[in-house]
Amino acid sequence: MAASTLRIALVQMAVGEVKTKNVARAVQLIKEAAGGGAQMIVLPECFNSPYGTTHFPKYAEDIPGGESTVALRDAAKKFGVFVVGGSVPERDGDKLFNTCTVWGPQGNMLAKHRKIHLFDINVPGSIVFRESDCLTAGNTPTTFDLPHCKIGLGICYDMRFSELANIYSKLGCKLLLYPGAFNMTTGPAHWELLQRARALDNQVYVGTISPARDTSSSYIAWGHSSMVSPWGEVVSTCEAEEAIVYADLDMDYVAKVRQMIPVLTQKRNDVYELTTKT
Ligand SMILES: NC(=O)CC(=O)C(=O)O
Repeated sequence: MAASTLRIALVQMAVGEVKTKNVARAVQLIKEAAGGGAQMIVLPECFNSPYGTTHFPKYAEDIPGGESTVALRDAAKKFGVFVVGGSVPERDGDKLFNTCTVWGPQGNMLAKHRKIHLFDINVPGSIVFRESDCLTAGNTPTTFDLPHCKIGLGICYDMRFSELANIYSKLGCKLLLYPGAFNMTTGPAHWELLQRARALDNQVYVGTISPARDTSSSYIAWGHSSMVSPWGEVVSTCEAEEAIVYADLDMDYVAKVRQMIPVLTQKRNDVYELTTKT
């Protein structure tokens, strides 16, 4: 494989009620994906806990130090891969966050992203959800570097905010990752559309990573973990059940798309400008 190519695995894992089983399953799937040649393995949002405000306090842990992130650290080191740990509910003092950690092959923590945009929605007759009832929002965009490229992180609802993706592209990211758990209302309507929009606007690869669908759960995840190219095409995907989605990302292709349609260098910063505050 060329040095500019990154083999990534998006792990759409089944998440149940028992935290230790969820963590063990994540480690098993990391092992399987590493065996499939993946250099970076990404887990879904809330991989150690069912998704829901009643569950978050019960499953929350300190980061680092809690059992879930220790397991990710050890798995990254044991299998010699980069691990993007979807998210877990994080406890910090009396606050809870929805947090993603990233681990390098030496077991070093490369990044920690706290979900910036909390999922507070009301679609009458379909779904009401208020993460802010129990979670606190993060305030910081998060990037980390692989030998292949810079990567920007968002969690689920963060994908709806184009400004965050624009900032990542401005910072030089060529891949954006969104562990996420859309549902049976917003999933079919918006999941792929948003992912392709973020990819096309910023001429980056965009990966989404969902838990597998569990129809017995109070919050039913849409699934369909996918990778979209900088041209806006879905290059790898799956349906709703547990799956590992592999994709070989070609960083030369990112440069090629940006050269053919150079929107990133044609921005009119004399007319408008995007800035970060943290
Ligand atoms: N669960 C989320 O954070 C977001 C989501 O389901 C949606 O935006 O739709």
